[in-house]
Amino acid sequence: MKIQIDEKSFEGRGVLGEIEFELEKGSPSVICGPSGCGKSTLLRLIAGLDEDFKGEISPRAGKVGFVFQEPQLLPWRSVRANIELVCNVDEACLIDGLLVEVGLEGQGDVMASKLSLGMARRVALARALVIKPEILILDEPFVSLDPKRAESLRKLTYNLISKHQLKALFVTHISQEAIQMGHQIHILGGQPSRIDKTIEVPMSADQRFNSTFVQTYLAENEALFAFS
Ligand SMILES: Nc1ncnc2c1ncn2[C@@H]1O[C@H](COP(=O)(O)OP(=O)(O)OP(=O)(O)O)[C@@H](O)[C@H]1O
Repeated sequence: MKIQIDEKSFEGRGVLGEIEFELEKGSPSVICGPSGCGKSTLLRLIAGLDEDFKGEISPRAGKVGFVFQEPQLLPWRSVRANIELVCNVDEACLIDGLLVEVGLEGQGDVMASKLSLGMARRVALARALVIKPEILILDEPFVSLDPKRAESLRKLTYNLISKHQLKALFVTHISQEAIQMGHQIHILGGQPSRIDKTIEVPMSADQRFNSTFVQTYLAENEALFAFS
């Protein structure tokens, strides 16, 4: 998928300038940048939720799996019923297998109100995957989790993106998270925002989730990650 934004404005105020990059299967991209620089706006354009911009995104995203900052589950419904809300009968057959994949085997009948935040995030991930999305978009999906749970969910998500060869776009403002999740990291800056720089992260999956390796890489490349 080729993303080429020339301009996105709100009420005459330019939020995004020229932004160009490609999304490829199994090679997740990360968008980083300061608060208010237009990250969520960019995601909405790519997801096809906002078509009021100059530029071109091709091919347009068909099915989009979205994982938001909050899991956004209906507390009075079970895990399974929350996932069924977004899928058709054929896709519903995938739910049990997906629950296994996200580490919630046999938890389909648990009420969403009884889930820990970490479990709720896993359900949100399964809900995004059940439709077999052409693109998976994750907007700071692990905020407010403790470091251990966030790490475990990053690893799970990274492995699922690889396994299902998904096109994935991940937003974060945490440099360690960007390094772990992204094969390419696009750092936004300026007004209106443009891609200041793109960092390629040539690490294996094992290296990404080896904290010593990541900390050493971060220390050696501190200047590149000056956005955080
Ligand atoms: N619907 C809208 N109408 C007018 N202005 C908007 C609208 N949506 C976003 N903006 C403005 O566009 C700019 C970018 O917002 P956006 O939410 O995309 O930034 P962000 O980088 O995702 O921020 P954060 O990191 O804080 O979530 C902000 O100045 C915001 O006020």
